[in-house]
Amino acid sequence: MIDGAMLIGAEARQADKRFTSVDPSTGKTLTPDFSSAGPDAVDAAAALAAEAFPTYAATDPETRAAFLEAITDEILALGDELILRAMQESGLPRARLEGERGRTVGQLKLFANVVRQGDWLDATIDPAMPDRQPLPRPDLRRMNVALGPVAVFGASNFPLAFSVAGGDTASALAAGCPVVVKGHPAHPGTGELVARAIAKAVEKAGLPAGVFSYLPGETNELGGAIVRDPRIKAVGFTGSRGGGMALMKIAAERDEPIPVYAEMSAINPVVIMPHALEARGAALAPAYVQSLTMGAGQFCTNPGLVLAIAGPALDAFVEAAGQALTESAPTTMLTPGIHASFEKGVEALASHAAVTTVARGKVGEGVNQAVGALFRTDAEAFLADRALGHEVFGSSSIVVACRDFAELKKVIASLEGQLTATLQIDAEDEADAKGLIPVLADRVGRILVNGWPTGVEVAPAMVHGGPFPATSDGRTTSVGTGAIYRFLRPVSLQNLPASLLPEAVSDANPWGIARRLDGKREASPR
Ligand SMILES: NC(=O)C1=CN([C@@H]2O[C@H](COP(=O)(O)OP(=O)(O)OC[C@H]3O[C@@H](n4cnc5c(N)ncnc54)[C@H](OP(=O)(O)O)[C@@H]3O)[C@@H](O)[C@H]2O)C=CC1
Ligand SMILES: O=C(O)CCC(=O)C(=O)O
Repeated sequence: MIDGAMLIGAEARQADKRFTSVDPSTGKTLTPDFSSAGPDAVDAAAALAAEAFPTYAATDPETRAAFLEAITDEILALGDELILRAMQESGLPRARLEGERGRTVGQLKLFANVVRQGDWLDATIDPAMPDRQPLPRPDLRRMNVALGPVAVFGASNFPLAFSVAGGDTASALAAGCPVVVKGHPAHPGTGELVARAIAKAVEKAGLPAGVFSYLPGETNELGGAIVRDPRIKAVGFTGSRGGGMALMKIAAERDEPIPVYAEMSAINPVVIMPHALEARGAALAPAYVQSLTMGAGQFCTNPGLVLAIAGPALDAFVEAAGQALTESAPTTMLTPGIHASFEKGVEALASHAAVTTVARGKVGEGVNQAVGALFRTDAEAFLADRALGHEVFGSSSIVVACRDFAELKKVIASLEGQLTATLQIDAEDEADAKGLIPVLADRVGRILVNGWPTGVEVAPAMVHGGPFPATSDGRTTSVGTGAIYRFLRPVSLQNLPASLLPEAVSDANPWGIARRLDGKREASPR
């Protein structure tokens, strides 16, 4: 049921102030209208989260894992109502949203297994050495503990997998942190359905209601108030650079500053190495255009920049890519605002004196349609104007022709931090590519070879992060099991008697987790 409520723990409340959502494919307002959460709601949700924190953080792995799995059951029980509402609110097609629901549920299940397995606790025991000379060593035991209530900002471009029950929520809950979600105003009905599913799972698991709250709204004030609240101890965010930076500033200016894990903008360079370009440049073009235009290009992993050495092979690639893009269909974008900023970004490139428009996609009839755009410039112009390297969120990409390999390296070194870098290589390119790996690793969170950057695998070895401004903190990831560490901190326990030791580091090891004993990894009891 969608009735426009916010959820303060288990309680569904209506706010007087309301907002509506729009079907981006028609521009028409959808029903019902939604609560726009105000300061009272923020206060109540944060108070409940703080109250729930000690109990929730102390849950044993099995209880917490079963809770994460219960959320998946409740999301799946929403059935087609969830998919239909998400289609209406986002303009995304059914297959994409069904896939996203699968990813959402898969992520929660993956974190349930992570919680059970226990490596995230990083339990480490350095037994006492009473006879050590010249000084005895104390008994030291270290483990990770949850940070406290976490604010999660749902992303517009993944209404399921990066939103109310998305990766940030799953990893924070797995870490033992209650979550207060700031719902994205682009998909409030979808958000409410998922929020109600999580609240049901909280109740069924017998957990304190404050483990999860959902605050929908369409004002910067709401997001700011959540981050300012002293009971919130960390923030997960996916969205614009402006939004992420604003929240980082608020978090840094609190009496108690807190970490903000913001995933913001990227243009994801693709380097086509000379032999690959020569041998199969034209053949690469359709796959590149597919990655560029998929989902109207509304991925932070979108390939927005192609680098290669100028010459006939690059010309052939650009021509083939232009041809493929010309045939690409217009696609509905997520919101009128995102569409407007896409058009503005494309217009700025199209009117730039040093940039050539190679091709545009097919023009559509409806509203908020993304028409793909492919541009070309040279390295000198790209290096001279940093604006050419700014993200245009949507299916827009620029090919930069470099004089030689040295200039190509210079362009890479000039780039801001990125989520990904892609290398297209043939065997003969490997020697040169090897020299590029450290240069790229300095700039990006993930390097991939002979693939395309869109489509992030949710796996233990995944890094969906990267140096600023790709993210606010390049030491971590927002996708994959590593995401849990954003919401943990280590605590060392010195000379505690057995009766005071938490299970994770007690001699009996009742949770059966793998630990490090006296500097050595213990065999996993599982
Ligand atoms: N890196 C990525 O993956 C993504 C990047 N984007 C980029 O963001 C642009 C806009 O998309 P959108 O999804 O609306 O992203 P925004 O960053 O504008 O908004 C995301 C969330 O952050 C909140 N927010 C934004 N600015 C502030 C602020 N100053 N203070 C407090 N809260 C804030 C919004 O709340 P409210 O609206 O209520 O103020 C919303 O809930 C796109 O055109 C694209 O450039 C978008 C999606 C993903
Ligand atoms: O490509 C993906 O699967 C994820 C991309 C992403 O994180 C984003 O667009 O926000």
